[in-house]
Amino acid sequence: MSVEETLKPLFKEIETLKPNFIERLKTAVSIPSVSGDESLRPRVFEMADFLKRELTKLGAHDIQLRDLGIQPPPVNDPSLKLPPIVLARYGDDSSKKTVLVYGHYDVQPALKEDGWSTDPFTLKEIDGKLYGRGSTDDKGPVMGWLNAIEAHRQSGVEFPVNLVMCFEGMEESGSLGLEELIQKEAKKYFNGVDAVCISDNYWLGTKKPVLTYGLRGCNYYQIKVQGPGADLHSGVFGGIIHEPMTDLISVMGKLVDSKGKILIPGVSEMVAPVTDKEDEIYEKIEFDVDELNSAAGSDTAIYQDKKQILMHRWRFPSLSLHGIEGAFSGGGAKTVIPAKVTGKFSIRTVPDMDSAKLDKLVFKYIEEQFAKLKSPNTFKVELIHDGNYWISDPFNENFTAAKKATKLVWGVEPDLTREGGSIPITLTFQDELHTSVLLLPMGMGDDGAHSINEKLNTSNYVNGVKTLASYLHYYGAGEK
Ligand SMILES: C[C@H](N)C(=O)N[C@@H](Cc1c[nH]cn1)C(=O)O
Ligand SMILES: [Zn+2]
Ligand SMILES: [Zn+2]
Repeated sequence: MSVEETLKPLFKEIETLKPNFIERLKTAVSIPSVSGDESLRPRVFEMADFLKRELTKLGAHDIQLRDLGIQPPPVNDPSLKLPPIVLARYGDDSSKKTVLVYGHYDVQPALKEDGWSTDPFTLKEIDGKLYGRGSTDDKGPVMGWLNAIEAHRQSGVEFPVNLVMCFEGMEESGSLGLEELIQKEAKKYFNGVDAVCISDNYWLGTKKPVLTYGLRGCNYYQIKVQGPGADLHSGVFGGIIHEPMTDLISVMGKLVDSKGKILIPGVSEMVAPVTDKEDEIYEKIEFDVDELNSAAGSDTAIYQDKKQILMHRWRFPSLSLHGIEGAFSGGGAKTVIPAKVTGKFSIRTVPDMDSAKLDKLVFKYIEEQFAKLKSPNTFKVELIHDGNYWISDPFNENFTAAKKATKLVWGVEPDLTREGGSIPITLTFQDELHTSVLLLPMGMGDDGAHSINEKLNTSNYVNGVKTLASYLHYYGAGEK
């Protein structure tokens, strides 16, 4: 029987199971597994337990919650435990290929008062869109793999490969501990893996599905400035002491200009030169500035043409200022001088930037800028976490299977894209398991990952399950 014939009853079952799939995602979203908020760490553990329960019900075997010990500094609570890596298998047939799927069960922070229209941790379906933190990043896709298993069990369609699942709870916070686990398990739990598939990014726009063969890396830093022993009255102390916030803002203001140019000397010099051949890549892609503006919810793009936008998202670094811990940020007009402030920023890295060299350049530059202020306040700059960029060859069996799956479900050939975001562990899977890694996204470019009102279209969720399942069938049907 052809793969397409085999998939017919499976697709029918996926449609039937749609309410179950939404219910599964609803429960997942209801657990605020925010890895970056230390006070919510127990909820990240709760999410791992939920996955274990679901996997057990679905007949997965060798389910393990791997303890990663204590989170290394910088951290506020020195005894903070890292959430476990959830490992599981489905199927154990030596005549079949083995596919490892990776996803993350932690999410970005979300507060209703950030501007959400609905409660971020209550999945709400409105006009064919499933709103909730993690719906697209990355609980929807992680549930997608579980849903694919359920659909096979209910329809009686034979599962086409041995599935190895690896779900982590620290992706949004640098994937701490996962690299070591992969190195340790490459020849053990992950032995025999033929290909890796990650569903944790998004289509470029809203019309055309994509397969992704590159990611930027991310080095995340903090600058701490401390002065007075406590927050002070600005009427009593303003103008007569060195204010930590003034120092911090002065230094942060020298990192990047308003056109996105990184001002740290030596950074641009590490970037791989643009080649003539690259032009073809950008020309073929379907995307324009309107899609960028509508995804951003504003008309504030720096570049107006497709090539410049894509190059600056995919192959040039960027520096973003994220926030200041300890600063006054409420409503009203509090007249305070904050005593201790911590500025956060990150640099998205690209080929051929060297992460350790970048750290040195960043530290040196910031130290120089702070020294120029001649401030008696104490200051410290440190790396919170980093993750490598990744680029691969999209012309192999793994990508071919995903191309066929996408064509079958969506009726169109996917574009081949790179991603501006980061999935820190991707390169480690490729290098340690000596396999092809494929990024097969479920959500759209306007899903609002990391933003308010994050959503996943219901049709992307359901068709996403079909795409993931079809990919496994096409890949499994190839020669072993
Ligand atoms: C693309 C992926 N879904 C994602 O959102 N990754 C995060 C990873 C990260 C890196 N540092 C902090 N989080 C991202 O790109 O921001
Ligand atoms: Zn994310
Ligand atoms: Zn993600």
